[in-house]
Amino acid sequence: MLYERSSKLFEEAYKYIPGGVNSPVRAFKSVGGTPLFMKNAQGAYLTDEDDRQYIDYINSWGPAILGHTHPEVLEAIKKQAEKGFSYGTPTELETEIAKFIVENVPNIDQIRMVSSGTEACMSAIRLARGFTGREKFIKFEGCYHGHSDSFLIKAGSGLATFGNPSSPGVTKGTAKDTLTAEYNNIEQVEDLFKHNSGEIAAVIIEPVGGNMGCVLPENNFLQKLRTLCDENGALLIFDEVMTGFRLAFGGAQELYNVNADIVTYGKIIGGGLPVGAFAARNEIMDYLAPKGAVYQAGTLSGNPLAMRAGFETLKLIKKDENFYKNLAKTTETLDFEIGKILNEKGIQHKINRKGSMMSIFFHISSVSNFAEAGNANHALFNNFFHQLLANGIYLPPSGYESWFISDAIKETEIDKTLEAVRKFEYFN
Ligand SMILES: Cc1ncc(COP(=O)(O)O)c(CN[C@@H](CN)CCC(=O)O)c1O
Repeated sequence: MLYERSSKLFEEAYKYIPGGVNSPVRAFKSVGGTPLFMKNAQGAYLTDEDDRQYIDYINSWGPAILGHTHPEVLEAIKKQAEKGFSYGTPTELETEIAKFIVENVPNIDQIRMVSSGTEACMSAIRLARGFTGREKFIKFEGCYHGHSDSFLIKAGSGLATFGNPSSPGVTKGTAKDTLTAEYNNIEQVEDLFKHNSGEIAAVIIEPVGGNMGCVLPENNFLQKLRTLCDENGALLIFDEVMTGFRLAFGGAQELYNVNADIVTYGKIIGGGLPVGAFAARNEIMDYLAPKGAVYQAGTLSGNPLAMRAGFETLKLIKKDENFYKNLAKTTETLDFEIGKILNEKGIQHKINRKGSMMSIFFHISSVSNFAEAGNANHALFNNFFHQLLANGIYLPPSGYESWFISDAIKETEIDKTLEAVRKFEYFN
């Protein structure tokens, strides 16, 4: 039976871990079926507990941009581990990686390390509130900034009303300070600023959406947000947890030539170990404890092992002047070739792509926001997911997730992926 050992392990896990997983998306609820338990990850490949190999298009949701277990990163982590795991004191290594990032990313002077993207984004909101003295902020439907209360809000009915909690346990008091707008809808953002004049601390956005599937900013949307924030005294926060060091070394700020006021990071800057970060110019970061009054802290923030994994990953990327060109080329090839096969099969679809991020939406001609992503045929995506999985191709288990292409995906892996797509049997 396919996935036999994973099925047994899932049953066991279910007894001790809520839903059998430590993060919901891994449970395959969106695509159905039993989540696969992996036991090894090397380069472009995952190996499951039934010793089946998969070409990995998740790459731990972004961190493994070099491919899994890069030998030089592995060696560096081993050496670092011999010096201890965590000191709870400042270390020179933290300054080295902070300096390296500050020198390579536009428009930031200081960076604070944390242990997850959620921590980075929630701290960025607190910092923006502390800096502006305002309480409300705008987020966009379909953008995910981690699971802190103020982000788990869905749009209220009508723009002027407040958001509603999208999860039990989030209070109405929290929800009233989170305003939501539709991605790519600048008029709604203008309205929110008009209805909440002088009260909005920040606008936070995924500069390229990755949590509603891959959705791109259109018609200079990011530049227009920059202008609106300047006109209204609000800070623009780019959540680059996914896009940071993925779309370009300077992230979406560099790629779209739009400067945010605060930028958040995660995933790649930890190289697979737990790291998040947020960064800004001195004027803003000086508000942060212990220099300023905005409190934020973390036991394992700047942890030497995680810093070493992230630093080595970033240096390896930086050293390869063709890194992003090659990644984008691989992704473009997958886009065009998969698109050709789906067209030959007569399957209407839209592939959104930027750099090494892409998503396939079925039975729809364009996807520019969360509602349109929801109108795609997700049952067909789920069918596509499972048929590819059975043929050794591991896609993100949801039509609302971006694929993450790694540098370990080469011609062989592209050919195997296209072979699996050719075998896809589509029933109308
Ligand atoms: C743009 C963006 N901002 C913040 C976060 C939260 O980061 P974490 O707290 O999961 O490290 C994320 C986390 N991304 C999801 C994948 N869509 C992580 C996977 C999961 O939740 O298990 C993100 O994509």
